Amino acid sequence: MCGSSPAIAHVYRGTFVHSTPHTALQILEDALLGVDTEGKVSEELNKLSQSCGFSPSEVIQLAQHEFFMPGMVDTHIHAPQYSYAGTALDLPLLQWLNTYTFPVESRFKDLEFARSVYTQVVKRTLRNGTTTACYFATIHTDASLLLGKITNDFGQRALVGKVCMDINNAVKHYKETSEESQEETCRFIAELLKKKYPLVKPVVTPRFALSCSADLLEQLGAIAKNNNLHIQSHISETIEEVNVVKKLFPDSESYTDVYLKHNLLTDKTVMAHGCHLTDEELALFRETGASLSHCPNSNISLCSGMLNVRNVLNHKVKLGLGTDVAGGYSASMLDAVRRTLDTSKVLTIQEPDYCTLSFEEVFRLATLGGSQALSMDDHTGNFEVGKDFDALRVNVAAPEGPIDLVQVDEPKVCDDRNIVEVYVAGRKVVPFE
Ligand SMILES: O=c1[nH]c(=O)c2nc[nH]c2[nH]1
Ligand SMILES: [Zn+2]
Repeated sequence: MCGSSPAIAHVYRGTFVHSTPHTALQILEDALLGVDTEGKVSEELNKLSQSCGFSPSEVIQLAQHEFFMPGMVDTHIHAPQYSYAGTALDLPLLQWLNTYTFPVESRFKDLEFARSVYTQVVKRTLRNGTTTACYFATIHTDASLLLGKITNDFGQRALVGKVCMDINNAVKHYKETSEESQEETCRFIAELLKKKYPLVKPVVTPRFALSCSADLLEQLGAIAKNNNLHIQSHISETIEEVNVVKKLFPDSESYTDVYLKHNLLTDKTVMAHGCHLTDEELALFRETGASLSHCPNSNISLCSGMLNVRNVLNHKVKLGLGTDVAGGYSASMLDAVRRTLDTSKVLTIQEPDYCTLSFEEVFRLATLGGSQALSMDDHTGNFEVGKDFDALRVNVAAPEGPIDLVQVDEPKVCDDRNIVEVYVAGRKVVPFE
């Protein structure tokens, strides 16, 4: 022990890249970073080496082409849909749900099928550098609890949601009654919390306004409020969906107002997509502290729309990135980074005065932005002292990597193969033990 703070477990020396609220990309070269026995970023090592007498031999030195960056935060991913990721992208959202998604999700009643898919998706996302994931599961409580167990076992930080839906006119066996949905949500929350997994928490999950009766939405809003829980859902992904919501909820002023009226817009709410939100609706997000998950792969793959991220940021609405597997065909957050940049550039092609997002800004959205969107930025998102050490060790020259370094020190776009180690709360979770 050094003073009253926990003892240092590891010290790393090398390049650290992260974001702060004021600087989109900060590069710290030849820096020292300590991780304490509780997995948190410790005080600056300069001070520690003097007062605690660290010997250089205990320092883990990064190689020349390596750096650490914060773990990425996938703010929206459907774990069961990983089973068909990369297929079935030929229909618009509402038909896609009825034709592919609901029949597949209904199979997760089978716990062995669930175990196999959920193990794959957790391992794959961890390998891809997702240290925090906000998961939709299915309507099945026991399989959703199993997803919580698997994320805990592999050491991924996660919000896990048992999906709620009491309306499904296309696949009639894949829905609950309103009472079942409420009771099973309460059972899911109670049982998951009872496990006391340190990094895995429940999230109240109405699928979207078209799958839930007003009564169910209201009850879920109350459950989230009474238990101070996160909430996740979908909003304004396609124009067709927005129009159907308008018809079904004639008393609401907007799609956002539907959720607001049912107490589902809070500072612990994350809504996926939001491609067609109006400025008035964004103002409601800002007022309530609710956030958006930008899912560009899915938005393009299902031809849903293009979110104007610059406008969202100008409205000071919190925003993170999501893979939205399997509307999005890739479970990689680096893919979400690329698609975010691509979408921003398409908007620029359409409107040359558009203020294109920079790579640095998108890096921040994938890390700190995601933590902010999930209201976890008090303990994750960057390398500030006192935060949990959620980190990726990146080797730009990894032998199996997709690029060649022609010039030394040349900054290059990498991919998942360059992520050689992954840490969550100080624990090395990739490579797998
Ligand atoms: O991309 C999406 N994927 C889904 O599973 C879903 N459900 C409602 N709305 C949705 N959008
Ligand atoms: Zn989704």
